[in-house]
Amino acid sequence: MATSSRKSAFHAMRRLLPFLRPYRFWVVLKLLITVATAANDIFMVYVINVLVNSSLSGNKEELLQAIFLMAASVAAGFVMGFAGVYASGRFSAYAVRDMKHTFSDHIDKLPVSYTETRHTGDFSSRMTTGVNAIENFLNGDFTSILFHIFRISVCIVLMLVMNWQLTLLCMVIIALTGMLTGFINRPLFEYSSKLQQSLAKTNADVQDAIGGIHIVKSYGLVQTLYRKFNTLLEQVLANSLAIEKRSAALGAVSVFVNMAPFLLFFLFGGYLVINDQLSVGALLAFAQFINYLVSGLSDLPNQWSHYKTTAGVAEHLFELLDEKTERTDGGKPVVSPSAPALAFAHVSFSYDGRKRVLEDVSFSLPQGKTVALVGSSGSGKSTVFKLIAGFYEHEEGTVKLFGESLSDWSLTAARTAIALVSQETFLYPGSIAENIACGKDGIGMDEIARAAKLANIDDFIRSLPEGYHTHVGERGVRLSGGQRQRISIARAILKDAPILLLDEATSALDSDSERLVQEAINRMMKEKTVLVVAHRLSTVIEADEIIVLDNGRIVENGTHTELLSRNGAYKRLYNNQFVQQESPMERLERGEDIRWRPAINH
Ligand SMILES: Nc1ncnc2c1ncn2[C@@H]1O[C@H](COP(=O)(O)OP(=O)(O)OP(=O)(O)O)[C@@H](O)[C@H]1O
Repeated sequence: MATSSRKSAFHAMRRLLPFLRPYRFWVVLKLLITVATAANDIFMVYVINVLVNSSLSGNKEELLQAIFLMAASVAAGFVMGFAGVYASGRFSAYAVRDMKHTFSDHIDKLPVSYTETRHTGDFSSRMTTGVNAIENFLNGDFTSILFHIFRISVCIVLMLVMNWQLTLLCMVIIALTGMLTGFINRPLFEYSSKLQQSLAKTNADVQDAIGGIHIVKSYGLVQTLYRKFNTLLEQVLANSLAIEKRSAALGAVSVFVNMAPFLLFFLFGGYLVINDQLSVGALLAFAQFINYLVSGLSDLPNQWSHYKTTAGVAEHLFELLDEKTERTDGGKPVVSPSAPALAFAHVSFSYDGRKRVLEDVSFSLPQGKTVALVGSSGSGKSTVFKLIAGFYEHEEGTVKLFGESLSDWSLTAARTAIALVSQETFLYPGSIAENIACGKDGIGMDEIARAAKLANIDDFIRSLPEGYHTHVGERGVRLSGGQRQRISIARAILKDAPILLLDEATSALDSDSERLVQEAINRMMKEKTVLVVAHRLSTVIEADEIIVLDNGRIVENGTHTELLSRNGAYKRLYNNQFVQQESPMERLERGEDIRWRPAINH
């Protein structure tokens, strides 16, 4: 078990190497400096030894030499300190930058099937906490472990050479005091991990409460949450107090633990000096070696645990790089002008490989026509869109774009042929103009404004103080649902893809906003081939064909009038869903008599 965890920690760390390779000069420099710094520390001890002995014996020449060597050692330590920090700072910053590039590039290429099933927090925590932990490790503990191991080893060898009995005595004392500290420390770890857990819980609760502040306020949940929060705070307080009590005890004990080796050492060492078995300089050098040993041995477990934690974090992070990316094969086939823009033939699909959410679906969408997909919630309408956009691969049957199988298209080419307008409007941090251009190169402001005009949003944008350069997003302008929708419609208009995949909004907008959005959609639909998930009666009535999905199967298809006359699934949907959503104005426009008549009992 232990071997396998060591192996996996080693394996995870090995995966950092490719990121360090381009900066190997700085890595090697840092390693050399680390060893040289440890050697310099030991050299300094030697110099102190000479300094003390020469002062006591009155050897001026040796004393001056020792002072000169000490100054040289201090100067070397100064230069190495600077160069070491600079070197590790440099390679860790560059390696982390490259790592972030690699990860974000890989995340971009991951299939939607992967990202849809993961919490967004998972990606961000891997990219922030994970990468930061690696950066800290590279910047610090990476070489500290080497430093201590090297310095401790040399110290022990020199101590054994100087006086092996005194060395053994020191080792036994250090081992005993180490065990004592560990014994006192252990419960402290437990309390501090409990404290971390309760703190994490309070943070999560606060985040949840703030995230859902509208619901919290409107349902009067404040008092309930307040009580829960208070209980958590009491737990945090209890754990903090327990830690403080232990820390106070540990502080007192640590004075003894730190002094004990020296007391016993000087007792025995002094005896050796009196009996001329050890020089005073050697005694002081010994004391300094013990100091190095104690500080190294107390630091190493921490650094080792940082190493293991970082290895765990790195493992978790690198798992992302092992995930298969979207396919990159296929090209841009030469399309036939007469072929249907889109055709499904006997397509079946399941998300989990067991339950089919589409079953033997076949339909065709001729160029320039509009097909409406209707069906109850969960019937598979959005899944059809996801297959067309190549977010998921269908299991059976064929999907063709302009007569060519989707698998012969590269995903980029297929997605260029499609403009997707979904209910979820995604605006990224940037200006309104950037959001409309949506990464399209070489787009002039006049084209952006033309698309915005068609989308009924130009006037609103111009009324903003910074117009098209207004920033949207976290710290940008707040936009209403309708305004966001119209910006995403402008984006689709500018994209000018031959096929429009439109998921009509179900959420109600106020009537003005609704009219503006609807006008924009109608303009966009003109002269395009449209597959629309329809929620509005006017859309289904005007569609060239309506496809009714039920539990992933096509149960009916035809025009509005044909389907109504069949008295089947569409008729039921029509009565339950579409008619209810219509406003009185729309019903009047359709010529329906909506005057209220008193009920007459015959
Ligand atoms: N990522 C997913 N993983 C697993 N199952 C999914 C996933 N997305 C959708 N489903 C399931 O597939 C079925 C069809 O879902 P889909 O979203 O296509 O329905 P829909 O007709 O668009 O529904 P709505 O009108 O509510 O948007 C549902 O049973 C749904 O639970």
